[in-house]
Amino acid sequence: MTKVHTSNHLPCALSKPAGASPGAAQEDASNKEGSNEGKGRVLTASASPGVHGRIGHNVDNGNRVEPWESGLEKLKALFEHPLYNLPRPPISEEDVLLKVKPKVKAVGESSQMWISASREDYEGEQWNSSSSTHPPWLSFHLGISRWQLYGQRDPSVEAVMQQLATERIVSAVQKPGGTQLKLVMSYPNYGQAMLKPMKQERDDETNYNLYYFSDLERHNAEIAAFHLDRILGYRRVPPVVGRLVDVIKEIKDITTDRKLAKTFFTSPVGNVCFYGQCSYYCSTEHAVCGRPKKLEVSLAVMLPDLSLATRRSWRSPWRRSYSRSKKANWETDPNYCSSVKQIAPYNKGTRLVDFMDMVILDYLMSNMDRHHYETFEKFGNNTFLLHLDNGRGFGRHSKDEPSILAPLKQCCRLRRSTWLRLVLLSLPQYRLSDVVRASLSRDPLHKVAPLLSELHLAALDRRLKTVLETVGHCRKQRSDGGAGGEVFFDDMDTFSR
Ligand SMILES: Nc1ncnc2c1ncn2[C@@H]1O[C@H](COP(=O)(O)OP(=O)(O)OP(=O)(O)O)[C@@H](O)[C@H]1O
Ligand SMILES: [Mn+2]
Repeated sequence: MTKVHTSNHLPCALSKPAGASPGAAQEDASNKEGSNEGKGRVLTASASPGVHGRIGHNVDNGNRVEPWESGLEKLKALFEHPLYNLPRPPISEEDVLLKVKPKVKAVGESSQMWISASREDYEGEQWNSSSSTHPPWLSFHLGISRWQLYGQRDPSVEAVMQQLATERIVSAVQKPGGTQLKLVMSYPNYGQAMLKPMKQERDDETNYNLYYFSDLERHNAEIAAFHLDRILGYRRVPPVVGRLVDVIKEIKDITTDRKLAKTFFTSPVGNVCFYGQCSYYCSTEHAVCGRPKKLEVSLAVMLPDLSLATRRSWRSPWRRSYSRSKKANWETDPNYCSSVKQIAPYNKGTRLVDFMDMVILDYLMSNMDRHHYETFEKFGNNTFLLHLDNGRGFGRHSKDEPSILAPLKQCCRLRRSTWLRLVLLSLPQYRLSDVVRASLSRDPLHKVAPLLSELHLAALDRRLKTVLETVGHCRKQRSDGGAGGEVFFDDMDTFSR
């Protein structure tokens, strides 16, 4: 019994409940699906059911273990896999977005000031020179590099999410720009988050007669996209967390935004609603309502202010027409990709394969709204793509949208490391739906209801299969002598870029 408590066995016992369950058949299945590493541990865990908190408690009571609980072990194994811990190029000063510079003016002070790579600085905000005194959002900003928004094991990610989910909100104002209502929330330590409210029931499928550009954004899509992006090994979505906010205490009472404050009202059934000001869907008919005051929202960590880190917005070459009647060139020209490949920045470096990574993310969640993407200007063309604005994903689970995969089909080009991770996620021991379900179970809103229904999770596995088949066709085509060069972009031999 005491042995089970050693750190070696703890992770297993925490997240491998099937092995501890009374059903032998279930235990077998779990072993088959488990990694080699996990197999030995299952027995140890089963020797002492009930010693490890919640899961043990479930087993003791003979309750069925929730599927998301058993997925946590898979998720852990996935993130420990070498494909999620590829060596990175050494990080030089040019590869870091922001850095700390000792404060020059003050004499005898040990405080430091945040400055960007450019000459601007955070308006006089100061922190102690020790990084342990940095608020989590600042540590997160500091960790942004040329290659990714955060490291696989960066503790500031969990810390900043925890903060956004639990700390007091001191201000809420509307974020100007964009088409739908968004708020910028501020926290006592100067942290900020972008809020998107729940506008429809989580399981409402997007109406078939709606065009992609008319769909309402989904707060759970923003949350799920962050988890999915991290599970795909990209780390290009800013951390997003769910929260139940009190629309009176945490928005209306504290907002300094008069225009926003004016739009609050009580609905006929007594719920508190507001609609704000924006170019679409900001009217009484499209109000966002609490129950009666509690509203589900997504909170995305704000990226560094544009004055510190400018971003460049790129129009997607495979942008949709945003018209009911017009078709875009890529929909009619079979050689569209060859022309894109000749144009900067798609003609060099990793831009084309980074774009394909984004296409796969979008196909999996069925996001048709990726009209633009952004990069940090400091890093020029040689950098990752930010996957912002994922609110139009996860609208339909019963239908897949093949046109989202058009770039991959037309170009037949993909990072080898991405391919290998996708294969991994198609295996039972790392099954995409299982790890996404488990990952989402950690979000605070999971206790209200699962953030993605089982139908959406099943769609992920189905779509992953289609992605793998598409790449399979590409490989076959090329091996049959088709033109176009290698399918895989080799990022495994050297450093993972
Ligand atoms: N986490 C973030 N931190 C800072 N800025 C962000 C963040 N997420 C998004 N933005 C910026 O805010 C803008 C609007 O956000 P978003 O695209 O999600 O809203 P939207 O209403 O869907 O806009 P649009 O209708 O133009 O697509 C984005 O173009 C982006 O530049
Ligand atoms: Mn949008």
